[in-house]
Amino acid sequence: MSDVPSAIGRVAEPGAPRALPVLDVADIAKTFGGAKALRGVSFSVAPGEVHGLLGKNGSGKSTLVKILAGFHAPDHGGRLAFNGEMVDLPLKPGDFRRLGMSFVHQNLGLVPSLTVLENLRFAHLTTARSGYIDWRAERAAAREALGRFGLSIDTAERVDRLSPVERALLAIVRAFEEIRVACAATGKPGLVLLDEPTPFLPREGVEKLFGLIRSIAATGSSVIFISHDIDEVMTITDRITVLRDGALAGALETAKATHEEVVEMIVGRRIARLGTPGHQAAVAKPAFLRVSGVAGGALAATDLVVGKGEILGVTGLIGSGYEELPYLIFGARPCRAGALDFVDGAHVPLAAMSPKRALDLGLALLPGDRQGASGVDSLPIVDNMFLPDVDRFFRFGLLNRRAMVREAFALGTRYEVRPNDPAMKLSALSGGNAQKVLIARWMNRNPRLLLLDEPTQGVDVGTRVQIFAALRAAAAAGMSVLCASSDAEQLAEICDRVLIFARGRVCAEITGPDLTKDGIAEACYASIDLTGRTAPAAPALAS
Ligand SMILES: Nc1ncnc2c1ncn2[C@@H]1O[C@H](COP(=O)(O)OP(=O)(O)OP(=O)(O)O)[C@@H](O)[C@H]1O
Repeated sequence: MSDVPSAIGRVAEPGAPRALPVLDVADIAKTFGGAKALRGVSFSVAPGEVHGLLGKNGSGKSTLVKILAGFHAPDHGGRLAFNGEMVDLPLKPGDFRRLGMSFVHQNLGLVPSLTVLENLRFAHLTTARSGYIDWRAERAAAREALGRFGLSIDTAERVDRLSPVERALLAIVRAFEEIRVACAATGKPGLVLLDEPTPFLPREGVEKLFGLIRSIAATGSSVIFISHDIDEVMTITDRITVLRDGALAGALETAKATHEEVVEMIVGRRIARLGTPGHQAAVAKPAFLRVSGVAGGALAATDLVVGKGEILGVTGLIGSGYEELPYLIFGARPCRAGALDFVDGAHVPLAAMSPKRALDLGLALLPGDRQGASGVDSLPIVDNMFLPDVDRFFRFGLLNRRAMVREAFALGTRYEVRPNDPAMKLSALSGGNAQKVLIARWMNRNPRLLLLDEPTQGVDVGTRVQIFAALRAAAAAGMSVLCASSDAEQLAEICDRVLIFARGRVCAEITGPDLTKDGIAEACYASIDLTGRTAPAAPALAS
């Protein structure tokens, strides 16, 4: 690369790109009300570079992305150059497309009521000069785009009928396609911004995504990758920029940095990883709940036992059925067969299970789909925290709102919700802080069994440790936990035992010294033999 200074004339920081940057921003600031979300951030992205943008929940990453998308106007004084061209701020809606930027936002930005085809070709269809649409050609183009990335989603399917994984992959393919088309038109590199694209993706989906990212970078276009998964960031990025409290905390060349250095730059202090729990002791815990013959969705007649005070992990490859288990047990999705037997003698056929019954039995469910099924974006934090047990705050027919707010503030302090303002709408919180509110809601009810689906998606590395510690403390006090997750590191850190699923059944059980991130990942892959068939199911679990 030639030694070309940054387009806006700043002195390049050590390790900064020497070729003309694709993106070069300086002094970007943003204030919401009185609160500063960004405080004069500057950084640049080289052509063909995969650039990690990291920081704790609420550090300003999404705000920066939304400024580049023209969604937020920055405060006065910031500068932006794209491929050497100075661009006026604020960007106008749609400017990003002309420049050659595309985005995958945390909420994916798809229109649920439209089809895969309409979502994929949205930009093309809405900007086409002619009023005539050749649907046959559009279908062919959409199939070709999906096929280029090895996907075979039905183009006529409505997006709200796709699985979360398919939705995430569709949004990512759309962003990559937009760049491909824009670059062909301008002859210049483009930029794809991926704002936490991986929480919904199981391991093989992440590997597919990394393949796509590498192929885009190989054409000279650049990628900004935002994630809380440090291992993923270390795997896929060339350089890393870290934000802390809206300001630049530092920049690193990935190949020269260690995991610990990156974490320290994010958090601002050294934090120790949690050790593995006492696996041997945990296996001996007495049974709290026996699940027999649960069948529904991709799950086929599965038996398992959850111990009292046990944290049981369930995982597997895409479509193996483990991800359905929390919803089936909670009565949130229809079951074909199966029953629950509790330690106190209660017997509940799953066909008769409903969320109301589950709550009465002392169960709680934290769904993975934060925006769709878990929280209500338009309601304040306080209401989101106490939606399931608002009755508790009624006295003589009157709602004691002041007590609710007081308790919400105390919970927000315990779970480090930032900003800790119970009156603030959930939608104004960063993604990770919204997840903390929802975790606080269910932990605060002190359930007998807490069912979790990807509990720490979007949660930063420091808070993750706190949530794990809170889960362990609750389990030590007798709460049972069933955690469905594709995050092997998370399972290894918190679980006493992990069940691996394949083709709708339990095919392996991991405990003791094998309960490591690599051990879990290997067991997932070992569940498929070389002919692509899944391994036979393991014998029934002992209680
Ligand atoms: N529309 C808004 N109104 C008020 N405050 C906002 C709004 N959007 C963001 N903020 C605030 O700006 C700060 C930065 O939020 P941002 O979403 O950029 O964080 P983030 O780094 O992307 O976090 P996360 O990792 O949790 O997604 C937070 O304090 C957030 O509450």
